[in-house]
Amino acid sequence: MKHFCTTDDITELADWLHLGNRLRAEPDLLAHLGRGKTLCLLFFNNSLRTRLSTQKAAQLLGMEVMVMNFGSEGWSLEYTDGTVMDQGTAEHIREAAPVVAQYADLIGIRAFAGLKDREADYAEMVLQGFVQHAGIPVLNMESATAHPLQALADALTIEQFREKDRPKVVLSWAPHPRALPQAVPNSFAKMMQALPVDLTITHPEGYELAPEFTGGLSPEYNQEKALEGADFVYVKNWSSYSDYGAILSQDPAWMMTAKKLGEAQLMHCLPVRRNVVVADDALDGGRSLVLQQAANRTLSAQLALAHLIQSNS
Ligand SMILES: NCCC[C@H](NC(=O)CCC(=O)O)C(=O)O
Ligand SMILES: NC(=O)OP(=O)(O)O
Repeated sequence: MKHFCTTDDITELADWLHLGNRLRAEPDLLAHLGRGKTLCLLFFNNSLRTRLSTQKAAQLLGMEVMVMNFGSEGWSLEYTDGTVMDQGTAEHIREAAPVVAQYADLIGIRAFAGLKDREADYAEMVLQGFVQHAGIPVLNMESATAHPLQALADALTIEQFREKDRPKVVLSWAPHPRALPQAVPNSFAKMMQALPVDLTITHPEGYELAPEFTGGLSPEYNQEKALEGADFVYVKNWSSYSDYGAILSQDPAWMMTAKKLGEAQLMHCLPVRRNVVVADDALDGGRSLVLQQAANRTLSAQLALAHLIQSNS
């Protein structure tokens, strides 16, 4: 069975990008593909874009959609085998996942990193729990370590707006008041290695991402140097991977501004904290692609759902 868990599940990127462009021009191109199928979306964390764009994508494919805010309304789930469940968890993944699968043909899961236990997060306990026990295809809507729907939308956005055959793309860390997961930068870094771009990653020391996602690319710790000649600047906060989940810096000098951006085009997955992560002048200055990225989320969800339907039929 095929699932959509990481960017590695994008089988032929060039074909997917090509189909994405066709879907942008003709959103109901695959209107009959999902007819008679039901998609159940389970959210263990908040969402705006993922929730609405995935529903919209499913509707464009002719599917029925059920959505549940599992974090606040579902039973708290147990994932470990053999546990005596006399504490906080009320239901085991061994029942919950196959129960959902009886009502749906595909399951979408959003479950962020807990940022306390690196091993559990990087083992993708929640997402893989559903993969293992649901018996139907699973769509990752941002898991502990990966956000492939976002990374695919980002690739579509770079393809759409690049002015050079081989643009320079800079992934630039920015400060944030809360500890955030590495899922978005992990998948973005991985995706950029599959595109004809030159990737530079810049962040303060201690924020190195897991090498399995960066392909061993060394970071440039000097942001100013990293930004020289950039065509696209992707701004994102994340917490430390090595000192797992820690906030090591809140230095406002790392915030992205219109001056630092120069001629480059600005990207961020959203939601973005204005004047902490990105300054108003960069977001409002006419070089921002953040709304186009969000628009491309419908395309990335259509592509992933179409792939799951076709490859599992
Ligand atoms: N899916 C897009 C990003 C989701 C999440 N951001 C957040 O939780 C930010 C919330 C805040 O700003 O409080 C992240 O970084 O992975
Ligand atoms: N970019 C993104 O995934 O947004 P949401 O968290 O609002 O779904």
